[in-house]
Amino acid sequence: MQGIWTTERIRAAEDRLLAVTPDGELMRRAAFALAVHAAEMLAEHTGSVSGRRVTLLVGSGNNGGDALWAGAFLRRRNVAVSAILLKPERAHGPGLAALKRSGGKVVSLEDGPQWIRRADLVVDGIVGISARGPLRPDAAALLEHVSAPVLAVDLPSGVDPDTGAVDGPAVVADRTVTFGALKPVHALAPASCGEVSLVDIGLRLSEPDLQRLDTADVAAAWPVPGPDDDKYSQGVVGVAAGSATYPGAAVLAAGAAVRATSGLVRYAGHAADVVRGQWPEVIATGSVTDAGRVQAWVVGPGIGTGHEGREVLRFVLGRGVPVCADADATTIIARSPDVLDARDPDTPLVLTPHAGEFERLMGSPPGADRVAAARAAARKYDAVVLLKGHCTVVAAPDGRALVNTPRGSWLATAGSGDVLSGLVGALLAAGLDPWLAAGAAAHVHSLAGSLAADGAPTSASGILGAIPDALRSVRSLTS
Ligand SMILES: NC(=O)C1=CN([C@@H]2O[C@H](COP(=O)(O)OP(=O)(O)OC[C@H]3O[C@@H](n4cnc5c(N)ncnc54)[C@H](O)[C@@H]3O)[C@@H](O)[C@H]2O)[C@@H](O)CC1
Ligand SMILES: Nc1ncnc2c1ncn2[C@@H]1O[C@H](COP(=O)(O)OP(=O)(O)O)[C@@H](O)[C@H]1O
Ligand SMILES: [K+]
Repeated sequence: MQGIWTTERIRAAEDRLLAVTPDGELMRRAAFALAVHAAEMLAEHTGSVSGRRVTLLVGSGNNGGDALWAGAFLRRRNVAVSAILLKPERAHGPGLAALKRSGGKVVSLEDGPQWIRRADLVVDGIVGISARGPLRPDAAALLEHVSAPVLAVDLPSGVDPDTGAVDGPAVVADRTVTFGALKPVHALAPASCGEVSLVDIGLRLSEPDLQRLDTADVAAAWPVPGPDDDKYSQGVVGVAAGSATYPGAAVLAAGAAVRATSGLVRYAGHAADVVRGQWPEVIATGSVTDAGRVQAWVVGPGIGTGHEGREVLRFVLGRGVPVCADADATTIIARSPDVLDARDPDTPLVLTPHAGEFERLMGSPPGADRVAAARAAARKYDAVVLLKGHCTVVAAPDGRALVNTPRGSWLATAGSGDVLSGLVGALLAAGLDPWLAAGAAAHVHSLAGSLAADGAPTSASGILGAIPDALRSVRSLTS
């Protein structure tokens, strides 16, 4: 697991470390690493370092100090460094002195645009973890002249460090070099951060506020049959999805469950013939009441929100097995919360709303702080809540939260959510902790999406087809 900490926790840890570290030492550690990355980017983009031009955008705090010190280090490699000070009177004193000593040039705000336009690399040291709100107009105006690659110091300025929300002008970086620990922005705003590199400056932190599964976690969690396994021991998942008019959701959710594990998949609903035709290995019946025993249910995609859908949901909630309630099932729960009375409170429930379904469940949209929103919904429904979107947030009622950072946005295609619910259901049936099941499913879903797309639009069927490749890729680390 990768740990992610809020800026409040990071600041407290920095204060503890600063108290036992010689003056300026932490900033020099940070700035040296920054200079190494800057040189690497120059070499990548221009083929050389010496003689290239770097322009620093320098704000009034330590973030600007990092940039100024990094500029001084770059001067040692004969880089032409210019610094635009947004608040000259409040620029970091020792950093500014170091840059000047090294032969770096300080340019006025008025002359800034021409230096930015001529730069081979722009370093964003406008604001770091003390940022509040979007960029101020003077900084925003400078950004309009940037065409060179951008290296963000700690985080892209203008993006909220604790939520990743962008609410106005903000830096879009090609690379972000961060210090001490990952902050929420790095997991929640991948398009603003670019590639993120974490530099160890000696910070010590306890339990993280937010987590991200890495490939090894997913590989370790994903069920793999052993010599003593059979189709039942791998987990039997029931899929209550689709309708005669809309059988697609059933085919996609059942298919994802088939591909996820080597357990058994049962289907119950009006699309039984179509599902059987597509997936002969699925045992399909017309109704949940005669579906047979399962270890988990996926319910909702395409079942409609009327009386019949409500009864199907009530039935599966009363079986005493984990349930993944997706799509129409979340809408039914929002409109008729009494269906949850059928649930044994000790059996796990996973809700998988997109922003619209979330609003129905909670009465207001997720807002800027999607982690807090998912946590609130998890508490309210005593369920694991998987909040869909570009980044998927998974929160448990006990407060655990993880985020899945996607590679691109190809998952935003019709039916993609049905595939995800099939994956979640298969993992629940295999007995995984529901929070981990949802997180691991989101991870493999987004990996399958990027493998299927490979740079061009894909479809839910394409994502489904790429699940085996995604699992092979995840498992290749461990086998
Ligand atoms: N404290 C430490 O030990 C270390 C801190 N480091 C750096 O220090 C940074 C934090 O520095 P500071 O706490 O001095 O603060 P920042 O540099 O993040 O912000 C400084 C000032 O910027 C202004 N500001 C806030 N929001 C703004 C906005 N939206 N637009 C424009 N200006 C805005 C405010 O006046 C704020 O006080 C980290 O992000 C990191 O880059 C690193 O040098 C590593 C060590
Ligand atoms: N911009 C995006 N970038 C990455 N993933 C996205 C984006 N938009 C949606 N997704 C993902 O695509 C899936 C869409 O699911 P859902 O909204 O239920 O669609 P559908 O009902 O068509 O299946 C979710 O897993 C969601 O997290
Ligand atoms: K910054």
